[in-house]
Amino acid sequence: MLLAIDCGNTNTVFSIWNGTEFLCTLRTSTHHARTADAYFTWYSTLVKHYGIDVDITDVIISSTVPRVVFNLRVFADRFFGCRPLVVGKPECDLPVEPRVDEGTQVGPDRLVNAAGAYDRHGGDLIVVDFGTATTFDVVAGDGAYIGGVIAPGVNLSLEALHTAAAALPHIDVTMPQHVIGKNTLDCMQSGVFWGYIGLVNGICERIRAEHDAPMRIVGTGGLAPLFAQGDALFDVIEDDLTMHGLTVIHAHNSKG
Ligand SMILES: Nc1ncnc2c1ncn2[C@@H]1O[C@H](COP(=O)(O)OP(=O)(O)OP(=O)(O)O)[C@@H](O)[C@H]1O
Ligand SMILES: CC(C)(CO)[C@@H](O)C(=O)NCCC(=O)O
Ligand SMILES: [K+]
Repeated sequence: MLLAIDCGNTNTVFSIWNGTEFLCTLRTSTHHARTADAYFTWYSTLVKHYGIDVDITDVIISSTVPRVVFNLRVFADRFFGCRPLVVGKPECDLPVEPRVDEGTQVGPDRLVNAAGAYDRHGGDLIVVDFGTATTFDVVAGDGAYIGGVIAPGVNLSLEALHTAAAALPHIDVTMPQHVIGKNTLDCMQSGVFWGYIGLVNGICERIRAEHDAPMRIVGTGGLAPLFAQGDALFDVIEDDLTMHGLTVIHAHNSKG
């Protein structure tokens, strides 16, 4: 069985793949100081809680935080006796090479999203991922990651308002009933909610104008369903896209 690890700047997600389906998905906050032993204590407690019969033979890691990779490597080695495949390292082959500026370090999560979305939908795609950042990953007709857009994440924008303006509270994003807010909370929610709807629509429209073929849009990340309530932003929403991409890259590297 494969343990797929997606380490973002805010959260780290572990999923166990038995070759057919994900048996479970575990989420923790990302901390570079977490040791291999701490990962295992957390992991084994939850696996036991869910009563899953697991036999991990392989580990694949995508990490947007370089510092956590060391402890995750030790975790894989010590507890599963395996050398993990780390997306973005030379020994990890991608199904299709990215076409970006020489020397550019593309976030591994974006490469993984591109591989997962291409496997499910074929080429000419825009993947919109609402994580710590809101990213747009453009997938060419042949499946290559060919670039995209990095915008501030929704929760980051809300946090920035709260941090910079003394009278603005900390709030969570929801879909407001109206655009014109009658109180501070509604005004902030409107700015962020309708602001991101405009951002996603505007950027996708411009990407489409720059691309040479019709494109479909795949939404992913925790907040994608919320924003889809406000407008028909996506052709499809997939909450497991990054995890699926990790299984695709693992399978590609296991061939032959
Ligand atoms: N209605 C909601 N309001 C606020 N937050 C939400 C809502 N629905 C989901 N979320 C948040 O979305 C997040 C899940 O998003 P996702 O895993 O895509 O990104 P992340 O973990 O925040 O970012 P990264 O992957 O960069 O670490 C969770 O932190 C969850 O709390
Ligand atoms: C943009 C984020 C933070 C999104 O998780 C991550 O993909 C990243 O750190 N990227 C590095 C730069 C790039 O992707 O071009
Ligand atoms: K993510």
